[in-house]
Order: sequence, then structure tokens, then C-alpha cells
Amino acid sequence: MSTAATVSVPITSSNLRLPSSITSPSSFSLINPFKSSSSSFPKLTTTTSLIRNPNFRFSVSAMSVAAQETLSQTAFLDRRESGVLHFVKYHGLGNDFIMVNNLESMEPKVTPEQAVKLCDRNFGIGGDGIIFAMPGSNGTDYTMRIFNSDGSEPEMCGNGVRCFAKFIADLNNLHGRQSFTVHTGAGLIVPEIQDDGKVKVDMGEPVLKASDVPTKLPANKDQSVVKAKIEVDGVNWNVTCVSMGNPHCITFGGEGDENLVVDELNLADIGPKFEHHAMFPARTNTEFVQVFSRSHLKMRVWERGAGATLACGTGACAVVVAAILEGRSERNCTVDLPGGPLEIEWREEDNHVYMTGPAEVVFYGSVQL
Ligand SMILES: N[C@@H](CCC[C@H](N)C(=O)O)C(=O)O
Repeated sequence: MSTAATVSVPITSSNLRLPSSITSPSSFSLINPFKSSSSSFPKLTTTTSLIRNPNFRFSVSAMSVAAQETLSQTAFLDRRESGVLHFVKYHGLGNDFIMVNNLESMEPKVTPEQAVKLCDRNFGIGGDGIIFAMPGSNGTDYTMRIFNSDGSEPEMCGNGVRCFAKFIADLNNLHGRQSFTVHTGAGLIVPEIQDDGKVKVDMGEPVLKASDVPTKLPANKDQSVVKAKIEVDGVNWNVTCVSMGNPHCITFGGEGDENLVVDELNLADIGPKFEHHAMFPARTNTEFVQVFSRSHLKMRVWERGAGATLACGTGACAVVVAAILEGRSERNCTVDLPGGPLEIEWREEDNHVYMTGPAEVVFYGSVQL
């Protein structure tokens, strides 16, 4: 579903059907999720279904407001303008994010505590995290920051940066091939929107040095941890540790079970035990991987700070790096995730990892903070 793609009809006095007691569209405080003082943002537009009910029922995308009285309705909408957060929700293979236009400030509009509430799937908007589009730093076009759904702040997010690129393009009404430089906690990341709408991201170089991942597992290959033993919940697992700016622990199986069937795992049980294991001082994301062929892998992920998600972009990159280090795959792989496939390449020439996949709008709206 792509709500924003259908946003097409400008609000004018001719298509805005007002109750007779309200004479001008300017009486309304309608919400533009793309509103910003920055240049070249699209005009406030809506679909023909935005205001369609003669009983004054207003529907702003998926967020709706109903009021009985014309005067109290106006006041109600005006009141909501103060302390209101406009957002657009995007997803990359079901890994979903509340995107916030934070281009006027380096201070996130939402605190970690508010992020927890907003990401709640029952009492909030729902999301695996909240992402802030901020002014560039260190000479980049933009800065991306993210809070996980538990309020912690990771360094990077692969699916998130694809959504970020689409968000920036949508905010600026840009179409076709576009590329941006983005400063993140993992350094410079370069997403490029391609002609087919997918986003290819230069994710930079993987970090393998154990102390930088970080992991306390002893290095067993150069300075890195490759196919090393770790005991979790009484089971000896073989793991490889990779940072894509954020920490990942990758396993293809354990003692006596070298070939995982990932659908059989009880992720909710085993995931947190890896995440909080003493060997991972900054906690860890964990990927459980099944090998179909040397260019086709399947993974399930338990994310640090977000739990089981439908996809993890940095995780898929880390999985391919680990598979190559363990001699299990080629440099170009399709990685199947619960939400769909990602194409990953760890390129020999520049040592960078490249990730290609989709990013889509889910809905937009506003919420009182
Ligand atoms: N889903 C993301 C990773 C988000 C951050 C992660 N939970 C962490 O704490 O490191 C991705 O697509 O990479």
C-alpha cells in the first residue's frame, strides 16, 4: 500500500466541501506531513477522499479525527497543532520506521521515552524504530539518527537508510535516480534510489576486529572472531562477529547441528539470550542463517533493542560477510528474510558492502506528543 503515491489533488476552495457555517478553507488547520521551512517541499495536497463526508468527518490518511460541532472541530484541530508530531511511516521489507522531518535542528523532536510510546504497536503508531532526517554534518547532505523501539540509539540501520533516502526524495519532490550522502553513527553511508525505485546502499566496510565489534570473545582469525564457540542456554553455537557500524553475531548452527533450519527456531526464547550475553558489551543483533546455495541464504534476526523483526539490512550485510569468512558463500548473495529478499555484495575491489532492496511509504499522519 502506498498512500503518498495517491496524494494528488490540491486542496482548493472548489474541491473543499465546507459546511455552510465555515466559509473559508483558511479556518482549518490541516496537517501537511511534509511541512518544513526548507525549500521546495510539495504543496499541501490530499486525495479526493480526504474530505468526502458531508457529516464533517475528516480523514487525514490513516489518522482520522471526528467531531460533531463545526466550531469545536476547528478549535480541536487548532489545539492539536501545538506539540503535534508529523510523521510518515515507511517500511523496508516489513522493518518499519516512523520517519520524522528534523531538518531544522540537530536535536531530535522526540525523546527516547517518547520513541518507546510511539513505536508501541497497541498504544502508539507502531514501528521497529523512529528515524530523524537531520541537517548534514561532516560535509554530508544529511544526518540520520535512529531510536530503536526500546528507546536505545543504534549507530546504523540498513533498511532505515533506504527508507531515509525515499523520505528525502518525497520531501523534496524528487523523482528518478537520486543519490545522497548521509552521516550516521557508522560514518558515511551513500544510498542511491535506482530507476526501478529500489535503493542501493553503499554500506561501507565491515568491521571485524573483535574489540571494535564489540565482542569479548577471543579473536581466532587475525584480530577477528570467525566460527568461534559460544555457549548460550546450555548449547554450544558457532558464531562469527561482524560490525556494520552496529554489532552482529551470526550463526549457521552449533555443535551437532551445523545446518540450521531457521523456521524451527524459537527466536523469542533464544534471541534475548544472545542479545544480553556477557560476551557482547554493547548487546548484539543476532542472525540465524540457513544456506540454500553459495549465492542464496535465508536468515531470521533478533534485533538489539527491537526483538524479532521482519528484516534487518545491516544484519543481511553482516550475514554475507560472515558466510564469506566461513567459506560458505560467494561475494554476491540473495538473502531471504521473513519480509522478503535483499541483494548483498561484499565487493573485493573496495572492501565495501552493497545492499539493494525496496523501501515504501505505509501511511502518514500526526500525533500529539
Ligand atoms: N533493522 C535495522 C537495524 C536497526 C538497529 C539495530 N536494532 C541495532 O540496535 O543495532 C537494519 O535494517 O539494519
